[in-house]
Amino acid sequence: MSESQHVPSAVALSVNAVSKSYGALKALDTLSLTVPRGEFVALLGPNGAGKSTLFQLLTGLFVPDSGEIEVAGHDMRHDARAALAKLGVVFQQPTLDLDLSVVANLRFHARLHGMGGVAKKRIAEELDRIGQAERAKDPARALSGGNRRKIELARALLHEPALLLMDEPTVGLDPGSRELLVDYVHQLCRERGMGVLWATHLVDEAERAHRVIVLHKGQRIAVDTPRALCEQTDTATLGEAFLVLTGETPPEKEETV
Ligand SMILES: Nc1ncnc2c1ncn2[C@@H]1O[C@H](COP(=O)(O)OP(=O)(O)OP(=O)(O)O)[C@@H](O)[C@H]1O
Repeated sequence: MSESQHVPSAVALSVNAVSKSYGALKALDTLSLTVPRGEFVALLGPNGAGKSTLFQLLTGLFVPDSGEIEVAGHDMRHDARAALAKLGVVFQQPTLDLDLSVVANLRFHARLHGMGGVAKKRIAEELDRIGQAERAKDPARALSGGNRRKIELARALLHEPALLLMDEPTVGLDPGSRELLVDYVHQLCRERGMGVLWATHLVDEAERAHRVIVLHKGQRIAVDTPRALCEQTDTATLGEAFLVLTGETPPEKEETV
């Protein structure tokens, strides 16, 4: 049985007043955010906003200087094993072993998660779902960039996480593959009731998010639906809203003042 004995939490991720500094630089400053199950939340921030730092804390690579992180109700500091078991991650940098076959990459992950006998079935299901079943025995190296990303996503989903973290996952993909990946993750979110936190600096990837969190210089400067962010900033597009919120007023607005 793969079901957890923990009572499922309706909140996939809770970040409460988390701070992290590198020397004098405060990369994250008392950041709080929530990702409910079934919601696609975009974490939108320019380079240097603190997205990667947050993901390092969420994946347990580092611990925050202060504040708490819970994944599906499990505290990352005191119950990291249970928290990490509920987490699926696709990193910005490719992490497949290119010399191994697709299925061997997935088996390795299944073993890390102690999946046992259910692994074979879950691997087959996820590969089938993304139309890559016939590529199972191919070396990962033989796949296109877009298909490698799909395999990384299938791998992240094997252990049926409550929270899916996507860290700038479209880096290096062509526009078509980018759009397909965003669509697929929206579909997963709906169908599996997973919470998704999608970090990006690309506004178009955040346009269909249930909520957008704007991160700037380590602080959450806005959180709302894309439409509400436009209303608040009196702008027509999320791109313009983002520029206004981060203090870079679009040229056409400046001219009309
Ligand atoms: N190991 C480190 N040592 C010192 N400063 C760091 C370190 N890692 C990140 N920083 C700084 O912390 C701030 C936040 O960086 P971070 O990489 O988290 O932002 P980001 O939003 O992910 O940006 P990018 O998309 O460029 O990676 C930046 O000013 C960065 O220079």
